[in-house]
Amino acid sequence: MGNEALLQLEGVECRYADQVITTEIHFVLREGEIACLLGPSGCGKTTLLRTLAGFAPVSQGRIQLGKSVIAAPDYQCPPEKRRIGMVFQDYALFPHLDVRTNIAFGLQKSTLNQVQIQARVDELLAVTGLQALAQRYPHELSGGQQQRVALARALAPQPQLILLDEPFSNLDVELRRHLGQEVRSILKQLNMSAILVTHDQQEAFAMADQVGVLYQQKLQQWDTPFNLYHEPANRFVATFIGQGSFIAGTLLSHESVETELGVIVGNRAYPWQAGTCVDVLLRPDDFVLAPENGVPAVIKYKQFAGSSTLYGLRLASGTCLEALFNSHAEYECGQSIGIQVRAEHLILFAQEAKCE
Ligand SMILES: Nc1ncnc2c1ncn2[C@@H]1O[C@H](COP(=O)(O)OP(=O)(O)OP(=O)(O)O)[C@@H](O)[C@H]1O
Repeated sequence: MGNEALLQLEGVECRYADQVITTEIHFVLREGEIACLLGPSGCGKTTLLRTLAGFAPVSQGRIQLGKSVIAAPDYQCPPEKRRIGMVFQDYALFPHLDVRTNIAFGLQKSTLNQVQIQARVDELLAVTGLQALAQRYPHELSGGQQQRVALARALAPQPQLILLDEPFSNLDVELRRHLGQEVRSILKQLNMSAILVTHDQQEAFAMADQVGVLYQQKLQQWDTPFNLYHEPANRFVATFIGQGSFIAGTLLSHESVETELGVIVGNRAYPWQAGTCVDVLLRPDDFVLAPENGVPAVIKYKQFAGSSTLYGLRLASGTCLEALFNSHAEYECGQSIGIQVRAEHLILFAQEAKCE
């Protein structure tokens, strides 16, 4: 993967009339990287994507693609000159054109001659596995096949960047997973940089090298899926990404904290003094069963999930937690089990109030 910065956003703000939709957006996408924009409905993911594509203006800051500034308050490079390809949720294929002609569409105004255009289309049919379907019309294709045609069409003019706006949301869960992996592998094979908007966290985790979490107009964190999960920048990211529960604790040292589940020692140091009241984020996979010497917890509910089962637990103090255990062991609601914390990543947030 190249290390050169391809796309840089510096303090970007997007507005519709007087309403600020996103503000102070900074991030860098490197060549060959795939990023996902994730966030609650209405947080501005699509608006940001449309701004990158050139369909909406920048009211502050600037966007740089390669060495050129493509958008700033006083300048907007037209969408067709940006070398950015777009793939939409509804595929947006031309119904009266077959697959081959759909893919070739964006090449008609290029400097390529007909032989070169057909060679480029052949290359894309091969890379997307669509050779056998080249003569079909969109209505003769499944949703997944149509989305691959849309991707091939966006890739045909050799853009520098591909934007995908919820590309799999019309597909069923199984196909989404499968196509997500397939699209990732096509993009990686071509060393193509891409930004994808999705609602689906699992999809973002599976597809992206970097994930940007948007909330309350701002980019809360731009990081790898691993870091978002294990090193969330703030409480919002901690609760939005993955599952987890907070329990109260008191710092014993920069990297250990005393809680009702015992002393938890992590792998990073926090700057606060011993005695500081903190909230400890515990993921469901941070717990282990400890029948002999664990802290007693009563099972309030359970959700079977195939290889594992998620248990809703209540401690004697009333604290509620969620823990994930291998589904080979089966426990019933109302039963008391012993648990311990086994977490390498200690995620703490300072409490505002002093604890007793
Ligand atoms: N053309 C428009 N004119 C005015 N406001 C708009 C326009 N398009 C979107 N908005 C508003 O901008 C905000 C962000 O919308 P946007 O579609 O970017 O969010 P999103 O994060 O993509 O949402 P979702 O996940 O539901 O698709 C919303 O409050 C929306 O109502």
